[in-house]
Amino acid sequence: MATEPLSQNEIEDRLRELPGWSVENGLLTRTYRLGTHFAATAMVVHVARTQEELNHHSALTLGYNTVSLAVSTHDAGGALTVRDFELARRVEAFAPVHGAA
Ligand SMILES: C[C@H](O)[C@H](O)[C@H]1CNC2=NC(N)=NC(=O)C2=N1
Repeated sequence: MATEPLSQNEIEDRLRELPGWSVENGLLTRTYRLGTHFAATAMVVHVARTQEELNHHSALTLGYNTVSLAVSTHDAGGALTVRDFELARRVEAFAPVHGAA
């Protein structure tokens, strides 16, 4: 998949489609809150499998009942690319299955 850096307008356009996601310190970021620690842990496994499928990996953090992702594209020097937003879209699509908000 392309690794050209997205422009600010392209980033803003894509963020509008991803409520809850934001750019923090240059990283596409989201924290999900789940009902239990175990539900959060199960979601981490699901995210990890998706990241392997996409060959695109976030900094993935498990809290007591939260799952946080922060991602940019290393191959683009840390810029945001379509690969980051594809990961976000995939996770956003299955997050409700885990009861994530
Ligand atoms: C060699 C391997 O395909 C690359 O390093 C992949 C792995 N996962 C990755 N993850 C992220 N976030 N950015 C990358 O550029 C990237 N590249």
